Amino acid sequence: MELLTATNASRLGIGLLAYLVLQTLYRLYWHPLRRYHFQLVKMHKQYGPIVRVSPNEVHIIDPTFYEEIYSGSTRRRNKTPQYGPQFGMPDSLHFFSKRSIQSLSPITERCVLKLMQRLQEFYEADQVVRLDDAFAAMTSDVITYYSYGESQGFLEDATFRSEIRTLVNELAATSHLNRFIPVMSMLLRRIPPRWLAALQPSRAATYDYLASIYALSAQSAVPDAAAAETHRKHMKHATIFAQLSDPSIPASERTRARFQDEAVQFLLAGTETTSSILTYAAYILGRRKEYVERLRAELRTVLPTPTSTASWTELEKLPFLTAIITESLRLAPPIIRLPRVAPTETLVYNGYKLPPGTVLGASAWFIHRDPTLFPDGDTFDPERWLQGEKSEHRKRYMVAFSKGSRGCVGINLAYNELYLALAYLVRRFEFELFDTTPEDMEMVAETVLQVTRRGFPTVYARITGLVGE
Ligand code: HEM
Repeated sequence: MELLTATNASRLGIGLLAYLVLQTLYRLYWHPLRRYHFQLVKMHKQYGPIVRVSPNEVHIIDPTFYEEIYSGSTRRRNKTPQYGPQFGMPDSLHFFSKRSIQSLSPITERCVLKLMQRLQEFYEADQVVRLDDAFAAMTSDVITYYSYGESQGFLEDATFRSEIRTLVNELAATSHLNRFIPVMSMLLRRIPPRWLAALQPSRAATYDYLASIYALSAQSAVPDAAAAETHRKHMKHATIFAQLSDPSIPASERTRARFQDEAVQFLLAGTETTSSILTYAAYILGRRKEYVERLRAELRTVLPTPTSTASWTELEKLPFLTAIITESLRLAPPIIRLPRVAPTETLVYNGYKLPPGTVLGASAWFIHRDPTLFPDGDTFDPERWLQGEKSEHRKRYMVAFSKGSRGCVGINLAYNELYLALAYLVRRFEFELFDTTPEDMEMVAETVLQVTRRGFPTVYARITGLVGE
């Protein structure tokens, strides 16, 4: 047999390289799974509740199987490396318990009141406001306060400056790449932001912001127990990072890399999610004046004047407000794809054996539209949540925050923000949508988050009046 010559070997090498580049480009830009969600819709229509989306991944839309995939701490479930750090929150982190968030609620309320003041300024100046930017500024100020002990002034900015939104967008946009090249996610997390800024000067401001967040988080990553204790005592209040640097957490989990990952995770998970639900709810209320009237009448029972304040506990008891929030979470769950792996367990669905290590998924978008639970599932209908036992049964299948050991740690904070912001907005202001149509709100693609034709769900509005008593 003829030996491989040096020339042939280099041709082969070049050919192989070209093949890999072309394959990567194809997968990134033309492969049908780029619009993964829409492909899933088609596949489930054709093949039923379980479909195989890649050699090692299945997607199951049967609501009764959801808790098998996203199960609690006794049955171990891992995230896949493409979707963020592998470790969960330390058990000792009580920061996000309901009681803790209730006691810290004045921080959220301060940011919500600042938002109201800004909306009043838009009203007085007769200016159109981009509500999604305003809500994202609020959630950004809340999460930076909870993380580091001070808000970073996003709400103060004339146009609600948006380093976090841009960063979230950048990171979410790499999610597609990460699916095909899992190591990419880890590499991107380790590249110093100043290198990224040098590579992409037009995005320097975003990477500078990332560097500043890394620096803030690193201040908390003090592996020495005594130093960590001193540091913790000097934090202004029990911030997330002060708790993560608690000496009771093993030093191996208090590394700089861990803190950087958490910093990004909290910014990603804690801002665009809550603000997109507020944006969606405001969009619905902008179109349905009858809902606004009914909600305002209910709000008057705990907010007697437009500038009254109420506690989260009081607001949570209001059925119609709760119905509007729950229905928004049902129809517009912000996070689309959340695979899990059962590392040691074989799961069985409808006779199909799913061996340990299989990547399993069940997107909230499908569960929330299951026709047996939510008839006419594409329609916004708050009445679904006002039907006693029937509604209680449906609530068990609400999975916008996912479930199990790796479900949302920030669920209480999210509800705290949703209740306060929506209640104060509706009690104080009349508003109308501006240049925002149903087509603008439709999902056209997905990264990890929903993407519309205008990028993030975008809602413009005019504050047309202050509500009388
Ligand atoms: C309406 C608002 C929110 C929704 C719908 C939501 C939804 C979710 C979902 C579905 C997950 C699981 C992601 C996965 O499986 O990969 C998750 C995880 C997470 N969320 Fe939220 N979230 C919201 C608000 C927040 C807030 C305000 C915070 C702030 C602290 C937060 C912090 C987190 C964190 C840190 C994780 C990762 C947990 C882990 O990996 O163990 N989320 N969220």
